[in-house]
Amino acid sequence: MEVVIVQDAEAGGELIAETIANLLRRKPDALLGVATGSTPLPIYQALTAKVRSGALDASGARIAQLDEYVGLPAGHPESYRSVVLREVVEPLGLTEDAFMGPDGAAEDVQAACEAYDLALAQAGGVDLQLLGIGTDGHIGFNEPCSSLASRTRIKTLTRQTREDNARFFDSPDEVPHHVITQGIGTILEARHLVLLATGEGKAEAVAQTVEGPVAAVVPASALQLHPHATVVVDEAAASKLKLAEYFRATYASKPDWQGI
Ligand SMILES: O=P(O)(O)OC[C@H]1O[C@](O)(CO)[C@@H](O)[C@@H]1O
Repeated sequence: MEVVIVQDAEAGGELIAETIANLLRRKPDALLGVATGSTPLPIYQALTAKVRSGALDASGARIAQLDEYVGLPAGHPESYRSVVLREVVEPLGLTEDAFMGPDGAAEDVQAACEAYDLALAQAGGVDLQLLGIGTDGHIGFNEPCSSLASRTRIKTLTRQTREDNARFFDSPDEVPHHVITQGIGTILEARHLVLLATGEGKAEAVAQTVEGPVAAVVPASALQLHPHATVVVDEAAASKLKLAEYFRATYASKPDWQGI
C-alpha cells in the first residue's frame, strides 16, 4: 500500500485527476469506478478542468458506479446514479451510454446485484476504482463487519452513516436505510484502488485502515490485501498516522515520479 500525504483536498484532487489522466492517455477506454459523497468532488473538478482546457481527451472513458441507495424514486437528485451523472459523466462530456451502475429500483434486488457484478466483469473489469472512506471505515457502503470476500449485494446502513449523509437530504428521515454496494471482494478486483480521505473526521478511520490489522470491522483495511492500492490523505486526515514522517519521506524520495 502506498500512502501519499498532500497539503489539502484540492492537492489530493489534482494528484488523483492527473493519475486518471495518465491512465486515459495509456488506455482511452479505461473503466473508471467512481465514488460519491463530498470527498471525491475535487477529483472530478480537476479532471473536468483538464478536459475543458484540452489537456485531456476523456471521450472514450467508461464510468462505473460503486454503490446506490435502495428505494429512492427514479431521478431523485441524491440517488447516486443522479450524482454520478451530474458530477462526473456530464462534466466530462460523456453520455449515459458510457455509464453503468446497479439498479436501485429493481424488484429483485439480489438479481440486480448479481447482474451488476457480471456486467463489470464483462466490461473487462475496473481499471481504477476511486474510494472515499466513511467515518466508520466503510468503503462503498460496506459497513463494519462486511465480509472481506463480499460481492455486490444489499446492505443496511448504520445509524452513523445515515447521520453522516443526512446533509444531502431535506430531512434525516429521508436517508434510505438500505443500499446496494459493490462488495469488498468486488472492489478488490479493480486493477488499481485509489482512496482519498480529507479532514480530521477521517483521521481515526485512516489510521486503522493503514496501520491497523486487516479486519472486517474496518472494511477499508481490506486495501492492505490489494497489490496496487494508493491512499491519498490530506494533513488533517493523516494526523493520527504514526508513520506519517516515513510516508512523507518515501514519497519525496521518488525522483522520477510519474503519478500514483
Ligand atoms: O466523502 P464523504 O461524503 O465523507 O463520504 C464517505 C464515503 O461514504 C459514501 O458516501 C458511501 O458510499 C461514499 O460515497 C464516500 O466515499
